[in-house]
Amino acid sequence: MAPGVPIDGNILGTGKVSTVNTGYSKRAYVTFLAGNGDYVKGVVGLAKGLRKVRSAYPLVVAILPDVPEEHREILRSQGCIVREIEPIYPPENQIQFAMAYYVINYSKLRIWNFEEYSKMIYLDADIQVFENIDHLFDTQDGYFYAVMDCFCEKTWSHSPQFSIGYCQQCPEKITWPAEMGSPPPLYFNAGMFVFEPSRLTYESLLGRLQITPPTPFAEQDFLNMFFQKTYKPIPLLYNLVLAMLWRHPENVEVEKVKVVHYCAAVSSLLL
Ligand SMILES: O=c1ccn([C@@H]2O[C@H](COP(=O)(O)OP(=O)(O)O)[C@@H](O)[C@H]2O)c(=O)[nH]1
Ligand SMILES: OC[C@H]1O[C@H](O[C@@H]2[C@@H](O)[C@H](O)[C@@H](O)[C@H](O)[C@@H]2O)[C@H](O)[C@@H](O)[C@H]1O
Repeated sequence: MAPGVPIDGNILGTGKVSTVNTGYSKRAYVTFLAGNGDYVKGVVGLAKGLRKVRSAYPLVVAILPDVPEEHREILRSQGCIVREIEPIYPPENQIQFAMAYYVINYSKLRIWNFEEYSKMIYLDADIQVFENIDHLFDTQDGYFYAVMDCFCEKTWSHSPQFSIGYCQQCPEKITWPAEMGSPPPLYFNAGMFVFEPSRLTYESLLGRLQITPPTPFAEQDFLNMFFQKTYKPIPLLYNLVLAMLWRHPENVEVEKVKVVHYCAAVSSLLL
């Protein structure tokens, strides 16, 4: 991360550097932080990781009001841009989320309102970046880029996929039975994605949320529904969900992995 890097390097006669916006300042990484627990350590790790791989872009942290001032200070000292957002809750429901705390993850949707940025890369706080991925900012506009998820963890035990042992990571292993209709559309993990903030999209997201019954994977399910038509899968080296190592090792080229997502439920390590 190099805040203040001259945009196009023009040195004016006065010795001042022009900072004509050629896109540099309209791009940023963004993560989400809620509560006063250990996730702040993940965000610090993310900030350090992005600096270590010499990313040219800043890290914005969208924080809920319950993040203590001490944690906000730590993030600022790491060069993060701290932005407080209001929580977003789904409509009243009796749903049982795959993890009870997933209900707060709907607040992630506020990042679509960061319209001072033209392109952002969202990263969960339990993600680490080991190689520079700035080139993803140059992906074609108009699409939603993310890595395909895996349905084999116990967290998916509520799903028809899990019940028949189907996973999009190995569709040839168990073919989707015709009597269950068409196979589920490609489904991404919402811990990392490339998107374009826009007021219009933001308002459309919030409007749609109010009429969409919540589902077990909360905002991840919702985003998959919303972006189904513009979703473009990117290689899993950009978001290696740890479970892939033991669920689909044949799909993992470890030496090529750039981003690791430490979201494994420890129990699944034992299954
Ligand atoms: O108490 C919490 C729960 C979640 N998060 C944020 O929400 C993201 C998604 O939650 P989690 O990583 O637990 O989801 P997973 O990918 O592990 O299912 C985290 O990475 C954090 O960025 C947070 O800040 N505080
Ligand atoms: O609120 C829902 C969350 O859903 C996702 O995590 C899941 C998903 O990856 C499952 O497929 C795994 O089985 C599970 O372990 C893992 O926690 C996102 O990573 C997270 O950012 C957030 O959207």
